[in-house]
Amino acid sequence: MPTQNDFVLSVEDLAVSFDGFKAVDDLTFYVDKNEILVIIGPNGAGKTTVLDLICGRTKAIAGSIKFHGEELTAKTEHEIVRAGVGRKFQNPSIYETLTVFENLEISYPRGRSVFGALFFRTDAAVRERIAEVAEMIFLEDCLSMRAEYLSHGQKQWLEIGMLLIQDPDLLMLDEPVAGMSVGERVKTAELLNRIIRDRSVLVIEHDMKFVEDIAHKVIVLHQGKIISQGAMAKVKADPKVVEVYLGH
Ligand SMILES: Nc1ncnc2c1ncn2[C@@H]1O[C@H](COP(=O)(O)OP(=O)(O)OP(=O)(O)O)[C@@H](O)[C@H]1O
Repeated sequence: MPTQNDFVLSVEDLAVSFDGFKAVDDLTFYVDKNEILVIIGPNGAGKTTVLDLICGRTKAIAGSIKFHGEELTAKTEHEIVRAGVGRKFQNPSIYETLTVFENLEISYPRGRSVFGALFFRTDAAVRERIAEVAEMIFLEDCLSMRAEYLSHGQKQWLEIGMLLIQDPDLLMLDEPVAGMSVGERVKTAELLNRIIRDRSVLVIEHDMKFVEDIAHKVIVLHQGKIISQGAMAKVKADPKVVEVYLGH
């Protein structure tokens, strides 16, 4: 019998308020292994706040967030990253003057020892992992290119690569295709499908065509609460969703 602990992520009864305003209210949802879960909803619905709560940037006032059965709400942001949760923000935070290779190398986890960090060298295992990730993010032919010369979409993929190199079990992406060309969106959908072969992905997105392409499950947030969830086809036809979001 599967239990709640079989989920990669279990969010239960989660709440946070800012100056008395409940930005997230009594929120419960689960993310399965190999699943792409997309959170949609109007501006101010609480989507970004949910990611902030999961990665420890914002502290909950109630509820629990379990990652592989382990409670995250009491952990620091660093501990949550080390536990295996990676998050990409909207604006890429790559090093523009470094090459693609160097950006990936700098993100490679160096172990906990001080010596590991100081005397880190590019050995075969690191190079192999960088090559693997570069291929996954469509940048295998750009390894020696400085990141500033990449297209907007390639920069977004590089940042995803910088998270993948740390091998997170859960990857959270905030509007990954914003500003991308149609071709880049198609490739990003392919990238997410590659990523979830070994992990789970939680995405916030406003581009409904992209959501239809990638989502296994959709959650619709409105005023900090879930108003609808399930397959995109079902959610899209839900009158409540049309009223507060899709009809606008
Ligand atoms: N640190 C904070 N302090 C005070 N209020 C906040 C804070 N973070 C978010 N809020 C408020 O909480 C509500 C939810 O914001 P949030 O950014 O999570 O919405 P969102 O669904 O991500 O919106 P968008 O689609 O515009 O990004 C908003 O009313 C916002 O102003």
